[in-house]
Amino acid sequence: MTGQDRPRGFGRLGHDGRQWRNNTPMELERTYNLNPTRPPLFLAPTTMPASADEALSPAQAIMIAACLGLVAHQVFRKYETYNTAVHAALLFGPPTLIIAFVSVSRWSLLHAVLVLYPTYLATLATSTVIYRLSPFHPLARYPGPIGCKISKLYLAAICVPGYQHKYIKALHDRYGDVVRIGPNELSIRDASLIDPLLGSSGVPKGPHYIGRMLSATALPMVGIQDTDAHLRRRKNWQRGMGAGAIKEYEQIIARRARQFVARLEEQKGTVVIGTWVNYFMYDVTLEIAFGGGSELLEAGHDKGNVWALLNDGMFIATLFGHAPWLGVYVGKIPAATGNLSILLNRCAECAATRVKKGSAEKDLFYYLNQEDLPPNTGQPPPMEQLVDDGALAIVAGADTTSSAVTALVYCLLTHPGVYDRLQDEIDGFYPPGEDATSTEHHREMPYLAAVIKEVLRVYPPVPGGSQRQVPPDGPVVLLGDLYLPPGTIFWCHIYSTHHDPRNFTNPSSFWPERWLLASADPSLPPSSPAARGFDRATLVHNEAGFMPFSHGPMNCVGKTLAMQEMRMVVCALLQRFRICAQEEWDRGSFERGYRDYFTSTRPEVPVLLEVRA
Ligand code: HEM
Repeated sequence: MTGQDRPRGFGRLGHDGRQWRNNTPMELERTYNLNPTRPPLFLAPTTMPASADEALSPAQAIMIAACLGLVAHQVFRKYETYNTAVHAALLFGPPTLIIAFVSVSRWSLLHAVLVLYPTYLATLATSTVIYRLSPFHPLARYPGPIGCKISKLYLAAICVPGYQHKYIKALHDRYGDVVRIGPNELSIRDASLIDPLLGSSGVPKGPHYIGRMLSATALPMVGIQDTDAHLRRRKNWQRGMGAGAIKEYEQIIARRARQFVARLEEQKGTVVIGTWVNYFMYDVTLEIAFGGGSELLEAGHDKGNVWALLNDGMFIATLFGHAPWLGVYVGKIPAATGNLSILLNRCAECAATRVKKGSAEKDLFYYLNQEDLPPNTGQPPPMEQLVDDGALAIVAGADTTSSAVTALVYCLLTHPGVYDRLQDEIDGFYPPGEDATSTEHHREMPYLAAVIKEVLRVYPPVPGGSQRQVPPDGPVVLLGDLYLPPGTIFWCHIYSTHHDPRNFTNPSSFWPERWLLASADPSLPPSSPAARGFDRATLVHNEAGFMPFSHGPMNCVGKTLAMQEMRMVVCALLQRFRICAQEEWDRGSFERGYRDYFTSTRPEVPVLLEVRA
């Protein structure tokens, strides 16, 4: 009998895949699951629709599964998507199709599943790893640890204890200015590349916010990858963070700074200063952004666990920032994202409440909601956009500035000479009885400016900076030796650049005088011991390598507000108190506790506050 005239399904390939023989009734019954009492699925061979002619040998089936694995790798490589349905189709579709439509001789369904899925997935994974390590990968020219080249999950695991900033700096010290920190990702530590990469003709934002926000669609401004759309959205922010708007917010900051000082005055014994700075910054930020909604200073504790949520949320967000696709998956299961989901929902609630309430005063929302524009000026922003940007205001505004002020207090306590000099400057402009929250003298206070800059340099509140991605469908970026093929993701790493001796003399030392020396400030005589043996000629001071707020048209839009808040609260604090370190305080705990979860953590700084006469 030939294959053509044999009744369908009445013969099977033999052991060697060539010999035909007739089936016995028992075999037929088993093959077609004719006995209705028998559990159907796992005992039935995979021959449902197929004839004997169409049956594959196990070797053929395995070969096809492997080939499809290779094809899937090419598809994944070419088409980046965060659509879970597409991922599922690519990951499980091909072996399912083989099993559903092609019979495999002598295999039960279970057998086929157990062999073909692993074959397909293992080929896909192996091919991906080999390619990523191969000289054919577009980023093969850049050095980096093998684990980083294989998967971004490697760096995600490294960031768990919070020392990602030090790890990346160590990679730069070892490998050079451009290091491969992910299969498709680079870290760059070269001050001369900051402007070309982040400046006005720079590269669009990267995808890490997709993981942080647990969504590829509901993104705040900071995560919008299309540069035109980003800059359009930023216009509302720019009005809300412009000089006129900040003048309005000044009253809020001043009132809250006075409340901050008054509440500290009521405290007895040891005060964990960072915790109170957190309360201050959160209250200020909510009032500026939404016209109010938080009274942590008044409560004197983390009412509603907002800071616990923020800290946990930033930790989880950092992990997903390294693997945005994972964030999108896990984001579909709120229980799995814990405090990050709760945090995002809380922020959304604040924004929604504010929208319902309408504007009583000109807060940031007034601008974000375009209430400052004449009626009928374009479409009002959709509610989701307001909610996403409201969440951004809270996370971006409170966390960063609070980190910076806490680090500043730590630096003053560990550098008494700096503390004294800053105190003198503040006392000169704000003696007792003067309003220390007035911004009138800020321009005349170079030492205050130098101290704040130096804190932001040594302990940047966003140590990694912001991610960028060369558009996958755009041209290669070529800058001297730097070659960035389409789709390349990169960071201009803030911490490494700030701590690079080619940019700053003694980069790890906290030394505000460097800013005065560099600006030829007459208040610092060249022979001053503060100059630590450096004169202007030998000082290394490259301000192009200073970028705590990032750089270019997509940098921190809240920079001016943040500087204003810091100057006001520092003057108010130092005018009223002499801050002393608590005796048992382990000073090294700050260095150990300064961790990088995208924003830096605020290690505890326990102090005693003496009210000044
Ligand atoms: C010391 C305090 C602060 C530091 C160090 C800081 C740092 C940064 C950095 C590094 C970025 C990323 C920029 C980029 O993608 O290139 C950023 C973005 C941003 N920051 Fe800040 N920030 C601070 C305070 C604030 C404050 C007070 C606000 C006010 C709400 C704010 C609002 C924003 C916003 C809205 C963005 C997104 C900008 C955009 O994508 O166009 N930041 N910030």
